[in-house]
Amino acid sequence: MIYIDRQLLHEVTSPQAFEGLRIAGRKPWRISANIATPDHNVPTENQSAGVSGIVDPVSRIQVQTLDSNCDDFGILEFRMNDMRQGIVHVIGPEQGATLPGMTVVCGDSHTSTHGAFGALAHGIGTSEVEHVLATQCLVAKKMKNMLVRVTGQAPKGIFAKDIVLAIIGRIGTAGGNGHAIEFAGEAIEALSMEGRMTVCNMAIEAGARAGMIAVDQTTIDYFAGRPFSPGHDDPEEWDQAVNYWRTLRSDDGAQFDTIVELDISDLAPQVTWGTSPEMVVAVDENVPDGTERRADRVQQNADSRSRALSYMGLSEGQAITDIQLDRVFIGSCTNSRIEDLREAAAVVKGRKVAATIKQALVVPGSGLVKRQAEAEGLDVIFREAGLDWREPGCSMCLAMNADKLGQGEHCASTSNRNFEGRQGFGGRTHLVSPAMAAAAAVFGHFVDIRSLQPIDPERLSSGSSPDGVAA
Ligand SMILES: CC(C)[C@H](C(=O)O)[C@@H](O)C(=O)O
Ligand code: SF4
Repeated sequence: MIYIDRQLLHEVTSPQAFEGLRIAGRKPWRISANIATPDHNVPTENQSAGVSGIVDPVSRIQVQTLDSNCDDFGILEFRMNDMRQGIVHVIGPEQGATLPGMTVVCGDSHTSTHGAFGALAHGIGTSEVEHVLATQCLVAKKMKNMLVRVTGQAPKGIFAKDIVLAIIGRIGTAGGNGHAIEFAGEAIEALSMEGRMTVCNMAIEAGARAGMIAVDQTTIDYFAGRPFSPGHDDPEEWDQAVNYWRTLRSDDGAQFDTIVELDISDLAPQVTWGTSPEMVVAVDENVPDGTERRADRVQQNADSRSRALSYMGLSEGQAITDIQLDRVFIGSCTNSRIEDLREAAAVVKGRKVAATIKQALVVPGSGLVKRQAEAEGLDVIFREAGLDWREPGCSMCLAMNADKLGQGEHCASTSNRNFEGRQGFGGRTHLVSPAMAAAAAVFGHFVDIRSLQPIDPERLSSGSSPDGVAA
């Protein structure tokens, strides 16, 4: 039985939990341990119109229900036109509401994101959401331990997203079953907190229940001065917290049930070609034909491979760079933080979205990320390049709001799932890093960002259209 320090709530998995409390005549056991925000059903345009401005009636009711439940039970909620609103896994850490050493739950599988801070964080079902509301406790089964040690220095054009996609490509979507994964090694230590969140976010796509990264100075620095961080009125409280946080590391010589090693020194940008995150190759490779056997890649059976190829409308041996794209989505709890937006903006700056791209969405993960991006002028860079700068939410990560793929459309997406229909009925998702998605928007197909040339301001002012790829 574990005590839960923090529960995050969103509109999709909480209504029946609140209803259960009501029916049983219960109150939340520790109201202040809960923080709520709507994210899945919010539109990414006209948010200032508030919940009554949501056009789709199902989405409107869903968000209204969260609002009224939070009112009724006294739970802090960041509502649609609150600057602090955003994707639940972006706002928790951003507010300092997720802290090292905490047990964190949410009725959402990507709660593993919060493990990046040395927290034990995992998704739960709606009946467990109710249980945590009522008792603040949860029955937990001991997980197996997996160590994923990532060594080497990230080469140019390689980001946290490529690292985690490569890990999943190697161990498969069942590779982490029953485990909590600790990501460690010099390449993980070199990541910012944003990058570490991207990695832990996708631990669940490797089958693991939780992902974790040990606390270090990067973790501690992240929390200085955040609204829910300790020590606002008492510097001693901060010091005490930091002293405790520093203990949150695996013991030297700790035993793991499973150990995986990955050297990223030669890693190339990753792109998924199929309907599972493990169906991934490097951008300079081809759609696999099923004959190759590689130690660094899990093998799919012939049936799932051919089903995936037919759904994706791709053929064996086709070059990844030949895949023509219809839409681009930069956002989701995997890649919608400020660093992700900076990486995408750096690629599109001074370039234009290809005429064949119907839509290129950039959706910040929270109102505060949006404000920061605008303060840095990133919104202007995106708009000038022809991308669509939106308001925070899950957006096109999953088709629960107005942002969707059309049937048969290919999308370069920075999200975490490429399942059939995930981004809209018949939609075809390719998971990539923000920089790869941004480059795909400019060229209309995947390109190897390692060969992108910096934009030359001289060429821009002479009016020529910059392509930026080395011959
Ligand atoms: C809607 C929610 C329950 C779901 C999840 O648990 O992950 C969603 O966030 C997703 O990414 O598929
Ligand atoms: S952004 Fe996508 S993965 Fe993350 S919580 Fe929303 S729907 Fe789930």
